[in-house]
Amino acid sequence: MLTIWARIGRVRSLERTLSSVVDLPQFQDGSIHNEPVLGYRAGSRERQDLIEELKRTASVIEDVPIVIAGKNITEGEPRYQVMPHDHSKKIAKYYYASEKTIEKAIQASVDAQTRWDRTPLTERVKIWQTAAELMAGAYRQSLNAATILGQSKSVIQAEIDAAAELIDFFRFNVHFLKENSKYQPISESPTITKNSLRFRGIDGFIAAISPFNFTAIGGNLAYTPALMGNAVLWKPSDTALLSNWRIFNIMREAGLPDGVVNFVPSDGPTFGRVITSSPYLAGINFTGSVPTFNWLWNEVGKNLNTYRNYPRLIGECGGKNYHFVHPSADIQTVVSGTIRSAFEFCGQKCSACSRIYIPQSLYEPIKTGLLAERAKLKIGDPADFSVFTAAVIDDKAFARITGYIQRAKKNPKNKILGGGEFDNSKGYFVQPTIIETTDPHDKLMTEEIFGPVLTIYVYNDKDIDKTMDLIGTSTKFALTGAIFAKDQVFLKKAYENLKMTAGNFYINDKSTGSVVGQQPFGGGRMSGTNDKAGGPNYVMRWTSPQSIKETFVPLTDIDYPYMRE
Ligand SMILES: NC(=O)c1ccc[n+]([C@@H]2O[C@H](COP(=O)([O-])OP(=O)(O)OC[C@H]3O[C@@H](n4cnc5c(N)ncnc54)[C@H](O)[C@@H]3O)[C@@H](O)[C@H]2O)c1
Ligand SMILES: N[C@@H](CCC=O)C(=O)O
Repeated sequence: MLTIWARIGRVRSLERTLSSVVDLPQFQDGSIHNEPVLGYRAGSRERQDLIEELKRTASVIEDVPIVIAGKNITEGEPRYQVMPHDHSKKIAKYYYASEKTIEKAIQASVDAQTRWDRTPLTERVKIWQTAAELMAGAYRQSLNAATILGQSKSVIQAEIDAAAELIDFFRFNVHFLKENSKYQPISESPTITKNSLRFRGIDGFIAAISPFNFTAIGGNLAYTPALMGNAVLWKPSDTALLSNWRIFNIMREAGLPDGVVNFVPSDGPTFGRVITSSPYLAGINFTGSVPTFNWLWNEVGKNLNTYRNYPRLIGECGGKNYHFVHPSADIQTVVSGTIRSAFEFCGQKCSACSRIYIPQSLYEPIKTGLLAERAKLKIGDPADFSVFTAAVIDDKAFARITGYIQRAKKNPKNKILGGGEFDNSKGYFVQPTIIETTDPHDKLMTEEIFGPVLTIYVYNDKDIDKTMDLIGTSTKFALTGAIFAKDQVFLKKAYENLKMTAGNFYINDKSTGSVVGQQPFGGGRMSGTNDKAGGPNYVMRWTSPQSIKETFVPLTDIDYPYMRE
């Protein structure tokens, strides 16, 4: 067999005349842990700090400008973020960027990208590590307070989002970047030829478009592409503005140069139109609803011939998440898990359970349990430590959710078992609502409501297979799902039969509460592109890797050896 050198017509006796220019960082450390979730028990330090920070945040209307290349811009009519549970109270004053200003932000990002991409990875990583320490320490309660008051999250829901998950995203993405960069291609004889792979950003800009419901998601959408060498236009949600602004400022303090991430609050469709019309669009990092993502994808399709890169389209969208109960299930596990999944943060987690299939044989005890637990839930001001959940995010959400409840009240196939009341006089309050339906194809069982509404479909025990089929066929979503059973034969069967119905699948556990690094998150079908935020592959979506082959020995022959034999 010919050696590689004979194959390429180069002989080993030739002298090495050049040395490597490739200088990639060698990361050694490999261990990583999740940020602990603090307990907020009476008398604890964190509880006292949070109370003070809540008072401070509630006492001012914070001015939030547009920021492009480090310069503050305030233009047009001011707008206000209000507290959803007390909508007469304003907490932030902000402005919508005009088309021209969005175009300026695009130019600033494109200019910054080349410089930023040349900043050594080791320096970039230090900024992310510094930011994570600031988030875990000095700014933890400022992030939590903005999330509690601005997005109406209870104390624990803010802590798992704006503190723990956000910090985890920053630490784990650095960890995954280091781990992934340990792979280098094979070099058969490295003194003669060396192969390397380096991570580059993508030239152009990335548009990060974030939802209201998770502060951490905003941070991840904007800053993971930045970590990988990209420049970003971050369009936060109007209803998560203050918490997102606080992340932006922490990153500045941690040392992120101006222009790498530009903070661009704007009208959604205006922003969408301007970014998809720019030839420099290199990617969209979106989390939100299916209609918005579909609109963006269509716009990109229309403009495809005008781009310099194929824009990467990452979209994590909605769900119609299920709990499926087998006759062998543990009743208390089903009840507790379902109440938490369906009603924590008013069912406004993309992973929230909103349909449950219960066998006739377990219906009475499960129904009794659900109604008893529902009746105990305290709904009110999220700054009150005894509150389970607060208000839904805004007037549009209130109208959408209560529309489903009102239609259900008029439909004889549906019966309201608990809740069903709502009141928006002070805040956008919708009581946790449990409905029983006899129609597994009712809108309540197939459409994303994104509110505190749980619908029960009771199946005849003998129809279990037929009922399981409904999970994947009655809706276009496939985000999260959970099965509850002790029967191992059923569990194995469901594990296979339900494979395509959820990107995050739970066995004897609720459908919410994924943790970065433990349950990488994302769904299939119309629930999104399933790029698994919080997993090792996510960072790789934001690099355009370059393969480099360096040859240190001159090529002297044009002919191959066999030609001379
Ligand atoms: N799969 C996931 O990981 C995940 C996580 C969180 C939320 N979600 C989903 O997000 C949705 C709730 O969030 P939301 O109400 O903020 O969603 P949304 O689609 O209304 O808004 C998301 C973002 O898109 C912006 N936007 C709206 N129209 C736009 C347009 N034409 N062009 C560009 N941007 C536009 C909004 O201003 C906002 O910043 C739910 O469907 C939920 O399931 C999914
Ligand atoms: N990661 C969260 C959901 C994020 C979407 O809203 C969960 O698993 O509950």
